[in-house]
Amino acid sequence: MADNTRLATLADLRTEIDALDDQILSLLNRRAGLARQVGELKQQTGDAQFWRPEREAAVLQRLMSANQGPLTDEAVGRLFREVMSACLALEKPVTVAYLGPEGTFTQLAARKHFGQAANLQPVSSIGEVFRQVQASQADFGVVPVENSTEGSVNLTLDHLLEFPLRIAGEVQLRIVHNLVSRGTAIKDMQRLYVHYQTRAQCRRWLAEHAPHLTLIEVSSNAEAARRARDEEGAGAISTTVAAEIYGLEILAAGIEDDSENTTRFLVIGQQDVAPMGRDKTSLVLSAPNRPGSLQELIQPIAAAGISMTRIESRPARHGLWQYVFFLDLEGHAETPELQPVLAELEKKATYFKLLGSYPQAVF
Ligand SMILES: O=C(O)C(=O)C[C@]1(C(=O)O)C=C[C@@H](O)C=C1
Repeated sequence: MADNTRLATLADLRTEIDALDDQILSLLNRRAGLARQVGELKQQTGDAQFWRPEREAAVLQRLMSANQGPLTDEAVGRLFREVMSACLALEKPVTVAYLGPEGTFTQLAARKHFGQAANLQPVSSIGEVFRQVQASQADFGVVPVENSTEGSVNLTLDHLLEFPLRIAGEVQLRIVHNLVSRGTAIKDMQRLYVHYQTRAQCRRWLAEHAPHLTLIEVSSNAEAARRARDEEGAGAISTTVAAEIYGLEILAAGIEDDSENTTRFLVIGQQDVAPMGRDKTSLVLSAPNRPGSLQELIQPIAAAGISMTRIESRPARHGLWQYVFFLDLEGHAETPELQPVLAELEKKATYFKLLGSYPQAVF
């Protein structure tokens, strides 16, 4: 123990830290041993679901609520996410396909949700993420679904409709955009590579600071960085991680118009997720094509006191002016509150598809 009657020296404090680290190490390994036993038990009982998002969310939520500081709740969340990621790797390593290349926000979201021990696989399109998960080439996939400034990622919605997969989780990520180049100042640039969603999120900044640049749209923020590395007179808007990967300089940081700019990502898989108490349910439905029918169709949701956190329409792709509606509801499909409401929606809708129930993002 450091002596409180005098100011502790650096050496004293470090000795104390070393002693605590020994204890933490021993506890972590005891925990890992138990997780390994859990893995063996699952194997013996033929339970193929090693990754348990509902359990991980419950563990994080409990510890973050119990946290007394000085660590922030988010720091506690991140640390324990890594602990569980390493423990899960002892049971069975998971493979996660994400919208690449390396350095995209989707990669950051996948890491935030699955931790460092997961095996992340970059793929070239949102459709390819869905295909790999369906073909069991990846256990799970991570795709962007909506941005707080720009709205829905329509391709993801269309694939959710098309593929027989389940949503197994959501990840929220603060999106920070940077203007990067291999050293070229903004005034000396001619071209700027930018992803179309990013362009929309930085519209005001671009109009003010870079009106002379020709904007060239590319398929991802990381691809933008790659092009800026390879071409003279070019710049890009990109993530800090991609700037690092491609050896670029950050000329202006945080250029997004909205300082709260956040993207929501979905985890897709083949498994149903059990309830944990703070869940969300996503579904798609169609209403008969007559006035007031949607309002009538979704009326049981409000009547049951269930909160609808999102409604988004997309063309149904068959029939002129026919729409499907994507709904997010609070609660889990297997609970007595939601079950009868979903049954009623399914009965009345001209089309109904449950996309999955999953834990709400914890941090
Ligand atoms: O509780 C389980 O089912 C475990 O496998 C253990 C554990 C953990 O480390 O706490 C590990 C991985 C799962 O995703 C959830 C939790």
